Amino acid sequence: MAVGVPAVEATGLVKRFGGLTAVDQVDLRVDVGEVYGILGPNGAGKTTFLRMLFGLIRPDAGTLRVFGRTWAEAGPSMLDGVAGFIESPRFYPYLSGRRNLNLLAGLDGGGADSRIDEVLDVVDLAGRAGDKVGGYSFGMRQRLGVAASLLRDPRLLVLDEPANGLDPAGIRDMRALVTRLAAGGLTVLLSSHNMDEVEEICDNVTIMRTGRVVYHGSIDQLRAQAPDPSHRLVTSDDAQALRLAADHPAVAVAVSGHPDGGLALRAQPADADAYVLALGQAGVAVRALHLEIAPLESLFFMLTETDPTAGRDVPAQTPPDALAGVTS
Ligand SMILES: Nc1ncnc2c1ncn2[C@@H]1O[C@H](COP(=O)(O)OP(=O)(O)OP(=O)(O)O)[C@@H](O)[C@H]1O
Repeated sequence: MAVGVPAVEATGLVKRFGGLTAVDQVDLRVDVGEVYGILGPNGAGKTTFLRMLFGLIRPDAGTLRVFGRTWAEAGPSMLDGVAGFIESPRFYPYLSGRRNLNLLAGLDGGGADSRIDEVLDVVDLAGRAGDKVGGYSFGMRQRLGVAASLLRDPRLLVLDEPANGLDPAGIRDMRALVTRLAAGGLTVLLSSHNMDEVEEICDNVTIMRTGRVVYHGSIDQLRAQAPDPSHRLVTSDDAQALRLAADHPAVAVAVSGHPDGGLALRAQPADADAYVLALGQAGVAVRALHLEIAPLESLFFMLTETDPTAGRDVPAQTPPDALAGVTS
């Protein structure tokens, strides 16, 4: 159990926009030194939470502490040691990356100017620092946004969907950057709607749906609670494959809803192996076996898919009983 003052601590946080409760009784704790993910589909309330954290909007109820201090106690100095951006960072496109950082460093003061080379290096933009930002790729602009944040030498870096809109190479670079920064001791709080991203780089996660927390816990706990992987199986004789599944209680096989037919196979890898070998021994050829939904992704959908008939005020869908750490 972590000790000490948390980087971020929210208790019973609420934000309403008219009749809509965008953040509803959210409790969350980010300890110093961790990479923490707020995960949720569109409209879950992630950005609203981060906007409250940056003091851009005020909560209607609850408490939000950053390094132990609330806005009421500390005013804007609550954000001392905090940097980051909401949605996408903005720069002057007709100026170079370096010149943009110069201007920002001038606003920040405190010797930030002397850190420009260092932060450009950290985000892998040293070689392109003299080029106009208008010619940067989206990923380069996101990385320049991180560089601008690092100029402030933060203790907490807050990133809103940092990989959003990036191509696979940009996503890889952004993930590597966050991992490097975290390894250097920086606390990172990021929002995402992508389970893969959160799984890869975060230690702990809060999953939100329509403003409410539906899961709190470590990625390891989440992995342990995820359902069996789901595969699409195509065989030379699906009817026989279905009959043989009855001898393998650890696998669940059903006719798939896939437009090209085939079977849906849900099982742990070792059980799926045993079943596939049995198919071969029975003369049923396996023509294709694809992982359709990774276990964590499947859990994410279970936790966050909205009942289309439900309004926002309906309590969160009850998650599987086995999910420790789940809140509703
Ligand atoms: N300024 C606002 N006025 C009215 N409603 C708002 C405002 N900001 C957010 N909302 C609503 O609050 C809910 C949560 O929005 P928010 O942007 O926090 O979600 P999100 O999880 O960040 O989703 P996304 O990934 O789509 O940005 C949404 O229903 C959104 O329409």
